[in-house]
Amino acid sequence: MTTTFCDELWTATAEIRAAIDKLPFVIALGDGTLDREKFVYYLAQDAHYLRGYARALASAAAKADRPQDIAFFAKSAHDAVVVESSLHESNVVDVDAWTPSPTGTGYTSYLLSVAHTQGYPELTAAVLPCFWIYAEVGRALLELAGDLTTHPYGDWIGTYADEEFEAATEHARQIVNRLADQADPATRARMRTAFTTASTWEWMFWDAAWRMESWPVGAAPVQVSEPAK
Ligand SMILES: Cc1ncc(C[n+]2csc(CCO)c2C)c(N)n1
Repeated sequence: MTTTFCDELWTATAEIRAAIDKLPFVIALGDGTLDREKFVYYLAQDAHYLRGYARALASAAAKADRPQDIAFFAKSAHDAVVVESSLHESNVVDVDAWTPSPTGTGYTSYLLSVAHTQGYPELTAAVLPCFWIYAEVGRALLELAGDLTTHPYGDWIGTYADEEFEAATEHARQIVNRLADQADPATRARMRTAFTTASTWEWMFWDAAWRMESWPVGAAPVQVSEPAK
């Protein structure tokens, strides 16, 4: 079997992915011992993140070189916003009452900087860990969780261990593999950097939720997900 570019990316991020599996937030989410307060913080931060992520996906749709990729990224942008607003409507958390965290702001700012300053191949590599790492974490959590109907965070775990979600992840990988095959070595190197950097932000995002990270007193929060009026 030939090794694909995505196989190479997966191997290159083995260490950071193993570290994600060992994070206290991820373990406590899986075994159901996570404090509600930390979960609510995470949901609110994730809703803000999803707005920025949806903008990055919409930018990938704008840069795409094939109609089917335009549709894939535009649909993914749509789905990210639908998940965001379902969190809103479920009333579990008042998203707008929360300030986007330093780490959430950093992650979305990074994705939007790739969108703004790099090409379509690099941007697809930057948005891929969000799909792929969540599909993997979702699978691991499902094993840890047991019966989802009685698990305190069963609904959330069910969302990401979903088959449709797995199919979207496979689609995103195929796009990245095709673009890497067509790319020159310098572009492939930037794709690798984008993928490993975004994977590291995924680690940082869970870690920030465990710490309920906030801005230093007096610092002005930066709201990247809300453009200037
Ligand atoms: C920090 C963070 N990273 C990844 C996801 C997962 N995720 C969000 S949108 C989407 C697919 C497109 O709709 C996926 C897989 C998340 N929720 N939060």
